[in-house]
Amino acid sequence: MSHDYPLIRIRDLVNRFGDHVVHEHLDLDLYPGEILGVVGGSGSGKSVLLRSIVGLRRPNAGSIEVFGEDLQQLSDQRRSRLERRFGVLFQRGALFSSLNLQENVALPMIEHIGLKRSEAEFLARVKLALVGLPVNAALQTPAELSGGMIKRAALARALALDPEVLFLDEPTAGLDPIGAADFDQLLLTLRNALGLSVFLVTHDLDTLYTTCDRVAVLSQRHVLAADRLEVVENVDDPWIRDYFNGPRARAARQPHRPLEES
Ligand SMILES: Nc1ncnc2c1ncn2[C@@H]1O[C@H](COP(=O)(O)OP(=O)(O)OP(=O)(O)O)[C@@H](O)[C@H]1O
Repeated sequence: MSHDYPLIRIRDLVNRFGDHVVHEHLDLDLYPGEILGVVGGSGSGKSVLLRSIVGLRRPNAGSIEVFGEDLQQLSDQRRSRLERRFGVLFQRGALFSSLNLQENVALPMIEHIGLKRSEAEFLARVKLALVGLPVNAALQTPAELSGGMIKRAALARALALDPEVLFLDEPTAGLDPIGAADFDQLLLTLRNALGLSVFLVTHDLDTLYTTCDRVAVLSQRHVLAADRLEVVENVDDPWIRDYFNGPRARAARQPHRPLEES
């Protein structure tokens, strides 16, 4: 995997808010077909990093190369074409509460590729089935659904434009352990079936051990380590030691190996 050219290549990234430097000398790659877990303490800049890559925040310095092109050098039009190859699932506020699920998922297809409403809603129902929602969920609104179903619907919307790279910001936050485990399995299935590459911000150790090919640790304003879990676990750093060798990590490590084939 690491022999391929990265789909996303970040070099010397700087993000700051006033005097508060969030990222400095940050380098990171996302390779085709991998699920990259991004972890770090609260406030270490995981969401700011995600937002910088998907074009919601302009970094203060450094380069973000996406599909071989430097985002900072592109015209707005060219950049938004590239960004259409991304699917993003945000932690909060992913769906419009006044629209039913098929309308929610159809919306990006109508807005971005100009599909007719009937075509878009047909494809939306296909996406909703893809993420494992029952047929009758298409006509329900988010308020009528469980947390796990809402996450799946939000994932269907992130998949609306057939993205090549999926960005997930804490997708299992707020789910019970069974719902979270189901979501992890869905993510693996979709990655394998659709050939997606996934940038996954998570605090969930079970998700990390079940789904991720590599893990990047954000600490001290940069990526401290980015490698396979068994390598990162053994990096000599206080945060990494606490995170990967605490009781929760030990519990998460046990039941999941071996991983599903990729
Ligand atoms: N729009 C903003 N204005 C000012 N400061 C911001 C802004 N967005 C983020 N920050 C700051 O940047 C830092 C990194 O925030 P970020 O949300 O990326 O952290 P995180 O690693 O995702 O944290 P968590 O795990 O708690 O979600 C925090 O100190 C935050 O307060």
